[in-house]
Order: sequence, then C-alpha cells, then structure tokens
Amino acid sequence: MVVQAQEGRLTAPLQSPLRLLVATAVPAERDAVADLLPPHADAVAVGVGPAAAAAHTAAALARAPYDLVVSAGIGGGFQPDAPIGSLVVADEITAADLGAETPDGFLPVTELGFGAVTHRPPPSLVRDLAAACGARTGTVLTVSTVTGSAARAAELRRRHPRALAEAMEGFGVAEAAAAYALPVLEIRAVSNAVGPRDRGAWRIGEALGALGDAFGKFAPVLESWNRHD
Ligand SMILES: O=C(O)c1cccc(C(=O)CC[C@H]2O[C@@H](n3cnc4c(=O)[nH]cnc43)[C@H](O)[C@@H]2O)c1
Repeated sequence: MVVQAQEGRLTAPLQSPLRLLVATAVPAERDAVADLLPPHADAVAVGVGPAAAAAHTAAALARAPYDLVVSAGIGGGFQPDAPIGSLVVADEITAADLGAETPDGFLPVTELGFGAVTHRPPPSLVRDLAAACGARTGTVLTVSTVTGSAARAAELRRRHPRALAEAMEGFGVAEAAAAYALPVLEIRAVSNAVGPRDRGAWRIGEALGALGDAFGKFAPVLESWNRHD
C-alpha cells in the first residue's frame, strides 16, 4: 500500500493502481476494447462458452496478479428492456442452465445441494460504471445454448424476471475470479434480441462499438473505486 506524505504528515493511504483483467470470448471483442482500456489492464480472449472461459481466465490469473476481473462482450438482450446497441452491466451473473430437469420443472444445482449459480459484482462499482457509460443494470444470464425461440426466452424470463441479457461466458469468468478471491464484473453490449433465431438482425459492429465506447469511460470510475466497499 502507498502512503501519501503531505507537509511532513502521513495522510490517508493511497490505493495502488487497480490491475484489471478483461476476459472476452473472441479476439474481435478483445480488439474492440484493447485500445480503450484504463492503465494497468490486460484483455485476453478466453473462448466461447462457460467452460473455456473459466479455464482460460484461470490460466490468465495464474500468470499475473490482478485486482478485478471483467467478463466483456456482445450478448443477447431481452426485449424490450435491453434494446440492440444498448449496454448492460450485470448486478448478478447467473448460470441459467446449470441444474436438473424434473417433472416439476428446472432445479438449479444449488437446490440439489451443489455449488453456486450466481455471482454478485460489487454494487457500488456496478452502479458507478453503469452511470458512466449509460448502461442498464440487471441480471445477465450465462447459457450454454443460445436461445433460439420465443418460448425459451419467455421461460428464462419467467425464471429470472430481472434478466436483461444472456451470453455464454460470464459465469465461467466469475467462477475463475472466485477461485482467486477476486471481484468480478460483466458488461454486455446487445447485438441481438433473445428469442427466435434471426441472424440478419444481428448488429455485431454496432455492439462492438458500444462496448469500446463504454471502456473508454471507465478509467476514472475504476481509479476512484474503494475496493473495500
Ligand atoms: O447462430 C445463432 O443463432 C446465434 C445467435 C446468437 C449468438 C450466436 C453465437 O454463436 C454468438 C456467441 C457469442 O456471442 C455471445 N452472444 C451474443 N449473442 C448471444 C445470445 O443471444 N445468446 C447467448 N450468447 C450470445 C456469447 O457470449 C458468445 O461469446 C449464435
């Protein structure tokens, strides 16, 4: 820890610079944020899906010390709450299909007595980053299968009424961060609506642009974040 000396007195301790690891799924997402990262940040493409994301994020965390991990990329938005081109910062990162089907419906692994299905990012950081970049805040679901029907979208929203977006890596990145006792964030730029498959309606370029713009606004928020909140 750095301690500031002022006129011969010791004043409030200064925090050392925040070391940030940004985990995207693919190189296009990594490249969209790479030039806009705050100081002391690295971006790494960790692969598509929660398993690849967990394994490669953990490998990155083993290579160098970090203070905060961010899962970042494009995602599907639940309509009408998360329109295409908008940003979502997760206040909950939830694995939506980690569990068991039963005659009475889906049971998350936590109800089977195992593990976790939700990670909660630091609330003050979620609030301040979302305000800085104009993002909505809510649950971001992690799925292993991209939703492709209105029925599945409705079922996910029934089970997760606060869900704004779905993607495929957040929970894996969060599990890796938790293994290193590190806080985690997830930010998604909405490239498509969650629902019936319509590849012609994807707006990947627009979403990547929004993601980069968001990271360009994060530095002051991250610098002033009180890590003990
Ligand atoms: O082929 C399709 O119909 C299809 C629809 C949406 C996404 C995909 C992908 O293969 C992209 C996976 C990649 O992008 C993220 N992503 C983007 N949109 C979504 C979505 O609606 N649901 C889940 N993941 C999405 C995801 O995090 C992956 O990195 C294919």
